[in-house]
Amino acid sequence: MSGKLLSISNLTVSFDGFKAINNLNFTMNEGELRVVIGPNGAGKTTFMDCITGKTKPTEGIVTFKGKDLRPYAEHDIARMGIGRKFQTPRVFLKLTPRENLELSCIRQKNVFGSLFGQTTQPERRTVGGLLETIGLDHKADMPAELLSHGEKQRLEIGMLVAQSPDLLLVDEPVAGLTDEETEKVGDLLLALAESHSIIVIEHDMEFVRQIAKQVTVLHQGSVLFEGNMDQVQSDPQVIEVYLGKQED
Ligand SMILES: Nc1ncnc2c1ncn2[C@@H]1O[C@H](COP(=O)(O)OP(=O)(O)OP(=O)(O)O)[C@@H](O)[C@H]1O
Repeated sequence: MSGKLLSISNLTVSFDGFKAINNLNFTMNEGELRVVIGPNGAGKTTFMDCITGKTKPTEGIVTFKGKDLRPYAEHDIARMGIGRKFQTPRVFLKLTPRENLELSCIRQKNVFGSLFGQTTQPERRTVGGLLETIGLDHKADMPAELLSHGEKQRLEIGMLVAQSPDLLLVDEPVAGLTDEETEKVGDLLLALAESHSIIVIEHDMEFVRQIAKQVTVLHQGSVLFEGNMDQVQSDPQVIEVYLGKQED
């Protein structure tokens, strides 16, 4: 056992001969918040798809908590404790934030509860705590369709946390958000990182600077560079393939 939460060795994904992921190696410790950046087409989404089992590697191994994920389907991997938040929020708009969170808690704990629509007292407390954590306690009982885009993003992050995954995968959480909303999502992820392992894919460098400790830079399907924010920002290769273009 490596002792790593996630370990990826020699991962290659070919689409009709084109290598979207090319001999990629990556490891992550439990409790880490890792930000993955890279230019368009670098392979970031495919990288996440391989972790969740949506895409199967052409070559290489993804190991989660010491277990080789190759034989498992996407839903098995979700059950093992890998939760994913996609770029666009997928909350139930007619339900309130409280109801959305209750549903996520129930789904996690017990199928019958959701059939009969009942929440138990401890679950209510969890939902109350989550509403505070995501900063929506004052909007807990209004229809989610009335929330701003940023509030919906925070609600969906809360719904993901309600399912108690061991690893949270968060794909571009601040795309299309205002600066103020972006900062709030950043604060939320930093708060969650105190008790969760999280991988965030993001393009917004202001946001990456706010949350990042360890950054992995992907380029052409491989890891180009790994380091802290200062190291990433001063690496000539990263500037050449990614940061330089961003400044333009
Ligand atoms: N199903 C597929 N079939 C063929 N090519 C694919 C497929 N999925 C991804 N690709 C290609 O693989 C490369 C990596 O794509 P991917 O979406 O993983 O990159 P990305 O870093 O997430 O990009 P972006 O920042 O634009 O979202 C791209 O060139 C893309 O066109």
